[in-house]
Amino acid sequence: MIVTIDGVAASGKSSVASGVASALSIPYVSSGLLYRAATLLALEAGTSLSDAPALLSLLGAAPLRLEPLAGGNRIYLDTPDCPRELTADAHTSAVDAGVSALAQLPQLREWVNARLRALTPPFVAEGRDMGTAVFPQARAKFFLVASPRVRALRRVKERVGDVEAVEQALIARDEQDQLQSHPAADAQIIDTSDLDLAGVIAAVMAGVQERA
Ligand SMILES: Nc1ncnc2c1ncn2[C@@H]1O[C@H](COP(=O)(O)OP(=O)(O)OP(=O)(O)O)[C@@H](O)[C@H]1O
Ligand SMILES: Nc1ccn([C@H]2C[C@H](O)[C@@H](COP(=O)(O)O)O2)c(=O)n1
Repeated sequence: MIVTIDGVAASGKSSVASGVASALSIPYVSSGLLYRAATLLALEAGTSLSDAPALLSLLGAAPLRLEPLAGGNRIYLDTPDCPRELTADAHTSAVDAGVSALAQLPQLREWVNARLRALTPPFVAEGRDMGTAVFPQARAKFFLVASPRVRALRRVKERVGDVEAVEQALIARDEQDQLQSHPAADAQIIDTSDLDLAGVIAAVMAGVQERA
């Protein structure tokens, strides 16, 4: 079984996917974390975020390991002499600002998608295009939305920042990501603006049960 949870930036995908995965006792996979880790390594190496051959060469030499833990995905760079967890560094405003450029490259999307399709079900997969491009065969598909202001207010609770600036950054990222961020025809769209996290998880679980 594969459940997909897609949605716009900071709509609650990771938190909801984690809750649903825990309720189903299966792992969840954050596709965004792979894009973020690739962006982080590129920024640190000074590699252009629009140079696909250089990026693939960089990633080909990087022993990345994604741990799809139900409580929260973690990603590691298993360099023999200096293993390192990248998860926190992959969730900074610098990576936020650059990741959409990298994610627009078809070769990088295929690099991510190949890693995702190599996983063995059951799992919950969250991102932008899990229910459309990556796992169109998924049994249950969901697409989360929320107003930019609500998303910004939630984001500044976890990362200090100015709500106005965060809201504008989210709107900009939505526009940059829109090519791959649209609900599958058979996805249930959930507006989380007026729902707490438990309420969204319950709505997804109800949808999963309906499709069981
Ligand atoms: N329905 C909700 N009510 C209140 N807070 C929420 C809700 N959903 C998520 N949050 C909180 O909003 C913040 C962003 O959620 P989360 O990181 O899961 O979003 P995301 O879509 O995965 O973000 P990104 O696109 O940046 O990966 C987190 O602090 C999370 O706990
Ligand atoms: N399936 C995906 C997942 C993510 N992206 C891009 C778009 C986002 O700006 C960025 C980070 O994702 P997030 O951690 O915010 O969910 O990666 C994508 O294009 N496709």
